Amino acid sequence: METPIKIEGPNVKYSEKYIESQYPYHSSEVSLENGTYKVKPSTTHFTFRTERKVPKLGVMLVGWGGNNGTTVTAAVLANKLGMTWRTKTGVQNANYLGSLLQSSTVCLGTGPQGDVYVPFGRLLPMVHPNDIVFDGWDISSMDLAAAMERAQVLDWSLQEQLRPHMEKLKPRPSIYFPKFIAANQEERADNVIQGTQQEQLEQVRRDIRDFKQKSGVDKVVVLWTANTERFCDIIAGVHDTAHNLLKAIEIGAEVSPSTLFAVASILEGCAYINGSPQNTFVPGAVELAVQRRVFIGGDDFKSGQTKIKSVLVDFLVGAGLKPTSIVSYNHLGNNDGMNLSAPQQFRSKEISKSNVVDDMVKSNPVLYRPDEKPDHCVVIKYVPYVGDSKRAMDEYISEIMMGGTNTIAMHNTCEDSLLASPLILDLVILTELCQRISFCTESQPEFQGFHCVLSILSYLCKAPLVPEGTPVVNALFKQRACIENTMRACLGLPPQNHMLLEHKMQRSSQCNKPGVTDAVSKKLSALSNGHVQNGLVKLHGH
Ligand SMILES: NC(=O)c1ccc[n+]([C@@H]2O[C@H](COP(=O)([O-])OP(=O)(O)OC[C@H]3O[C@@H](n4cnc5c(N)ncnc54)[C@H](O)[C@@H]3O)[C@@H](O)[C@H]2O)c1
Ligand SMILES: O=P([O-])([O-])O[C@@H]1[C@@H](O)[C@H](O)[C@@H](O)[C@H](O)[C@@H]1O
Repeated sequence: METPIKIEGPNVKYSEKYIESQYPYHSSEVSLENGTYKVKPSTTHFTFRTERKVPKLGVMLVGWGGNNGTTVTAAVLANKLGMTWRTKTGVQNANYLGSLLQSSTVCLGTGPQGDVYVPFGRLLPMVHPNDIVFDGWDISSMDLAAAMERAQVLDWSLQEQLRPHMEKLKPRPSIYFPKFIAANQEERADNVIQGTQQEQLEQVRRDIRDFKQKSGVDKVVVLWTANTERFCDIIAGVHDTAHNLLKAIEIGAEVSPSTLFAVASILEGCAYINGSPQNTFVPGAVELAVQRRVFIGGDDFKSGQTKIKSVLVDFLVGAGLKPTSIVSYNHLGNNDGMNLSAPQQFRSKEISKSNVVDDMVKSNPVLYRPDEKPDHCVVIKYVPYVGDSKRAMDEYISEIMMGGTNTIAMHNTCEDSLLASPLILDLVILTELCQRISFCTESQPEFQGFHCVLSILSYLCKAPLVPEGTPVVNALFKQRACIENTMRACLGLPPQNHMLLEHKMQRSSQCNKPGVTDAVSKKLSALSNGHVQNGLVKLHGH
């Protein structure tokens, strides 16, 4: 049984329906006046409300029969049913490793035994992945047991246990426009909705309603984990406004399948997340989401090579070392890799993988001139033999002091789908949580929700979708801190600042306790390089 968490004090109130918190949000406004930076700190008093009732969540995956779709579905079933299976190294238990919410922790504070850490997902009432109900679409008619076998991701002994459950799951026919994905995908496409774009849109909307009605879920989140599409040319009068986009769909002007799914989801009031790099969220789709108050998020799961990049470059630049060349090569042999072997689909991925260092480079004008950035090369090759086991090889060259250079080379092998699947769970669970959070301020007393472009999801995405005119943050630990501190704010807790001032005071706070005088020598232990050094510490020269 998990230990309940209850925040004490005047900043948080628990009612039957809400957790309500008072949160002073501190920020600073900077202006350059006569060659001087003027910094003006300010505080905005927020009231946060989080609905405590966790809904039954349905998740509809576009591309359900793919490596990610089958793997995430299988993983949830295996966890829910408590499956174990034999491998050549022993017995394996189902788990959610790689999920921020299920398998990472946050520090609540300090107790008698030191810092107290709890699973991230325990901070606020959230959907548990075991309770998610899956459905979805695929252009391949293969049932999920056969598709799981085709994916070649999970151990055979686990697949055998899962088959009776997975074979009952059949992807709904989907929207398929061959020109948007690689021609090598055509042979899979035997499960396609017929009719005009408008008719296909309406069918997807019926599918969502049908799933909701038959499954009894309280709400649905739709997530694209289908193949990477080529970028869609943004045409004025077609993709630029919500009205024009809906008209364009009606008359059959070029709209991508992923955008059609986004429009269908938004019109059904369902949040829509893009796990691939294409520009699904054309301006008209964003405007429609804002008009309908529906969350959208993406783009492109940040699962492995790019995730490491958003840590390593942040470390280098933050340490005052200057990355000057970044080469990211990888090869993989799954169907994603085959689709990406086509130039237009690769280009979508190259863009999302290449922009991930921009914010970190721009953060350090000591290292880089305004127009300067590291060489950055992205290569992806399709090598069938390696299957889902993606090989990533990276080389980072940085300038260091006095003309020196530092070269970091790394090799990273992983089953790509086992890195992406936990992110799919985090994306849909975090999105659903954000749907239950509202807030107001003294100047805006009417409660409101987050902006429909859910930028808090950026930790999970290579190319974060953010509200127009707002900053794009790729540095991984800034992104993580944003999620943690937002949840802490919902509990009336201050942001994590890692200052540990209580342990850096010359006069230990214990000396202020009754009966302990300055003259008293206290036996204090100190850690030096991790070794406890016991010794008498003379206070004030005695
Ligand atoms: N680590 C990762 O696996 C990772 C990381 C980041 C992004 N991605 C992206 O996630 C997506 C899925 O990756 P994957 O490894 O599962 O790929 P996959 O090729 O195994 O699965 C994609 C599935 O989508 C189906 N599909 C294609 N077009 C469709 C359409 N219009 N409607 C419905 N289904 C359609 C295909 O039949 C296939 O079953 C890709 O775009 C990939 O680039 C994957
Ligand atoms: O690991 P990561 O860089 O975040 O993301 C992966 C890329 O490295 C890989 O090239 C691509 O095929 C996968 O779809 C995924 O995008």
